[in-house]
Amino acid sequence: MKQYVMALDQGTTSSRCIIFDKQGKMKSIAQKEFTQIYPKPGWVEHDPMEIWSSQVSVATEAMAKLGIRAEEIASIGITNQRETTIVWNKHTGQPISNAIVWQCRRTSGYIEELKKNGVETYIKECTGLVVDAYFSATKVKWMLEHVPGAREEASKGNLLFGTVDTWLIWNLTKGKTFVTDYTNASRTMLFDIKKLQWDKKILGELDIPENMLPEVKPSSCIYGNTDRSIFGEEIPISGAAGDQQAALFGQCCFTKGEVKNTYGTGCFLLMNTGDEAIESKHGLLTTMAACTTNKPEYALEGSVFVAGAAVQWLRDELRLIRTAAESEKYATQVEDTNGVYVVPAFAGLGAPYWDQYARGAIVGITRGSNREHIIRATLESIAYQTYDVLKSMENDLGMSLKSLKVDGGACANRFLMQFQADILETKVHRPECIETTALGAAYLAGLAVGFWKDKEEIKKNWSLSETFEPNMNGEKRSSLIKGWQKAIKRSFDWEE
Ligand SMILES: Nc1ncnc2c1ncn2[C@@H]1O[C@H](COP(=O)(O)OP(=O)(O)O)[C@@H](O)[C@H]1O
Ligand SMILES: O=P(O)(O)OC[C@H](O)CO
Repeated sequence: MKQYVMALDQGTTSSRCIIFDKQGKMKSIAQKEFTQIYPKPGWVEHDPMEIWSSQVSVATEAMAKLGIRAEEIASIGITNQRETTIVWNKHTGQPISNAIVWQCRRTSGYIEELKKNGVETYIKECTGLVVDAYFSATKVKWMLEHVPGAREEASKGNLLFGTVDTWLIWNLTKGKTFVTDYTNASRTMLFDIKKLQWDKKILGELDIPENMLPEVKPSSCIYGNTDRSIFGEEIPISGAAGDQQAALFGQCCFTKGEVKNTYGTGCFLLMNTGDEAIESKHGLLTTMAACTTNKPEYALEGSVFVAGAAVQWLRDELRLIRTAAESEKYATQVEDTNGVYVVPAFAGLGAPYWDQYARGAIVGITRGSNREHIIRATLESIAYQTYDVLKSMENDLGMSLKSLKVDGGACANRFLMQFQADILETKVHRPECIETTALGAAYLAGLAVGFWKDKEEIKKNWSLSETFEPNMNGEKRSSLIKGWQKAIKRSFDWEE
């Protein structure tokens, strides 16, 4: 009897493998950080081979820690940093260059061209996305135009493009399976989210050959089996979803109106909107939710580019803290930020502002500003950015949200969660398992092979760890938010 499902969670800064049992309990975890490559200001790359090798090594390690063999694993679910773009040669399996990461701003110029060419409205209606360098489309074009010989190889049909899920599945199956799922496809800016097909007009506009693109399938179905040489036995790969959609699923937000916010490298607020692709009037994205059938499901998303990454910046660049967890200790040593605001617009601003040229700012500094104030202001900026996207969502829907489910690494920070509840004036629910992204991928994989019967069975596994109740005086709250709104404007349109 197979007792486990394995989730491969390929994030922006680390590759993780978590093995879950039927109750959704983590039985084993292994994690490995990998190299972040910054060739120029605003550029971010990963080595696809390191993504692949780190992912296999954590999977093997997690199995060894639990003392299990491949035969005991019912299936594998893949979840991944989205939009990050890999192009490789289908005969040799060699990537033609480093992966261009979702945070990379190098293709901002192409975005200006698309806007000039008057296709912005068409792209938004077709893909649900705001036209931005964040998504894969212009990254593929960049590779075809800048990697020597790439255009010619592509026209001969020798190149494949994939997001990280596709790259991992292709390697796990030794080149037998070239697929992606709806959620990842919906982040490329090449996929028509209503017709569920690659869009020929956008492909033509960007001069991307359609034969480079993978087949698109639901997020829960058997894609193929791992090659025997990898884990000693074949294991079905039966779940795949972008990490934010996987987290929505892992939080059991199965019905229309349910919302979660994931605090990882960035911060991503998603609401399940059921079978309705709601078009935002307030700077949010329409994206696909993980679905278990051919019937599409949608979500509204507020994407904040820098959240936990700002805490890493405090640690690695400013060297104000030694560990991310220490940020909580320092933040609570002062009563407030003494008027300091940090705006972590390191990679421009995502929702709801979509300013490719915004850059980070620290404002309100006086002679009395100290380390604790800056640390606290950095944590608070995560909550303010979430406030901005949540207000946009409420404005789109004409209703106010009563509570928010949270997950991701930075939601371990109790100061941040309390401040979040205070600023939103909303209850914040943190579940027992904050590794919801991996859990969602495991659920998608397990459902496809009958490890779990249905969503009702899965829902019983969700359990609450803590609720943070709003507890801030309204006047103080309004004045803090007003200060944030002033601060963020100072970061706009900085880079020429
Ligand atoms: N206690 C903490 N307080 C604040 N931030 C934290 C804390 N623990 C982790 N983080 C931040 O959370 C992020 C890691 O979360 P994770 O969900 O693993 O992200 P990802 O999947 O994007 O790699 C890092 O950016 C880290 O700085
Ligand atoms: O790696 P994460 O968890 O920060 O997620 C990155 C997002 O998928 C980018 O869209």
